[in-house]
Amino acid sequence: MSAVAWEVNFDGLVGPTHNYAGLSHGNVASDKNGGLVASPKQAALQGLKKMKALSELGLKQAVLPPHERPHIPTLRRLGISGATDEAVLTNTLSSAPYLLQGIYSASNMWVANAATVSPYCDTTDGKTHFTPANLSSMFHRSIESETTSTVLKSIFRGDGYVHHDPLPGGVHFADEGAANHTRFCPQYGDSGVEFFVYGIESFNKLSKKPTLFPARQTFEASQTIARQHGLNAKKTVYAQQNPAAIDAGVFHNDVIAVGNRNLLMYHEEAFLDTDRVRENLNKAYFSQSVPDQSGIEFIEVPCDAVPISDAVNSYLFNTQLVTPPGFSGTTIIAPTECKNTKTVSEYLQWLEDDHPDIDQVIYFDLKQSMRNGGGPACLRLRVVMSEDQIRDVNANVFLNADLYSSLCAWIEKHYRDELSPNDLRDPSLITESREALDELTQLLRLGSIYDFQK
Ligand SMILES: NCCC[C@H](NC(=O)CCC(=O)O)C(=O)O
Repeated sequence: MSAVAWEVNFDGLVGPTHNYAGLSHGNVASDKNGGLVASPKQAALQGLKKMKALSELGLKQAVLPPHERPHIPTLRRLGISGATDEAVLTNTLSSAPYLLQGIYSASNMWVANAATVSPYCDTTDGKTHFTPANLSSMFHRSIESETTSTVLKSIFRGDGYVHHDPLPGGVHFADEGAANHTRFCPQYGDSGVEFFVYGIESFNKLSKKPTLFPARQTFEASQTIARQHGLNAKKTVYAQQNPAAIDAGVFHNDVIAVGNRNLLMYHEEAFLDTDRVRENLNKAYFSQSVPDQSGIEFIEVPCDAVPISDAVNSYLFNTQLVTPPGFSGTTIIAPTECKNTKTVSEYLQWLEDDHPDIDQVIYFDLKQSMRNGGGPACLRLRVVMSEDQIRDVNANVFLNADLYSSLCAWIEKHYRDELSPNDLRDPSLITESREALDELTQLLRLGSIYDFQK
């Protein structure tokens, strides 16, 4: 029997340098919106509002801090020197201006890419395992893993947790974290099936691959994580993304499929071999010795109802599926873009009205994040935790009314209303952003997690 456990949503707080730089080739929104003027303040407040609403639904909601940006240590590591950090930035502008946007990116807000987490109920040693994603496919994201590691270690302390290093091995082990990982279980504290979706097998020359855009997750990375987390092979399932979907803008599996407990909602074109995926998942699910006979519920969204382009533009599958206390079924947390896309809003209406598993759909304005290809699910990292584990967290990261108002005041005080690509040339952003983050580490009781604090 499982003890009571919660699925805690840790959401990334949007950092003070949120901007649109068009950095992610193959991410349709990022490609399209590069160069727009962003509002870091709106972005952070929009994210926080979603967190507040979820915590008011009775769910456990926590927050992860943004990373230090601009990241001057990366520039120094790349051989750019200067007597002061401002001078390093000026020297970058003259010698390697192409680095600027990457070291300013607030992309660490999308914590679904921060790490893969296997909770204690799935692992042979009974501990919760974390592997921070190496994010090696994109320069601006590859610089996240070190800070992610530090942050996770500062929050999840003690014997119950194992923190692995980000995977070595470069592109062959390219890993984008929980965005390509889902777990299925009757109750959160039960042993679950862990489902890994990859874009390519990098050691197999015959592996099918997309032709236009990069496949960001490799099978070899997923398999290594399963191995080092000590997962039961019978309850571990792998599936390859449909390469055509990647070419249609599905750069992570969480753009085309989403799961919660024993439910998987996915698009007809998500996987290379859908029948096998369903069969393997059910086989793994039934290999559990838990008294739940209902199996995995599949909601397959057909192309006829929602063309893949509408799914990609609206982020229908980047919704969060949650089960608030007091509800038996699933609540869908969707971005407003879903409401504004006819096929998708009709489909969601049908789910809400007629599907026995879906209780309600709640919409949120997350436009600032969505314009860079990050929906509700991209903004959260799910960690199943026992009540004892939750109680033992020392950091002040669980959202309640007090923390919400402190964070709102902190954002109002430190964040700019607007940030344009050209503003990144302004070295005063270094100090501005460090002052904000320094105050945040005190507010969240995280200790010194940033390079500038060491
Ligand atoms: N899970 C959602 C991730 C979105 C993220 N976008 C970005 O990095 C865009 C940044 C920019 O273009 O400014 C990505 O593609 O990895």
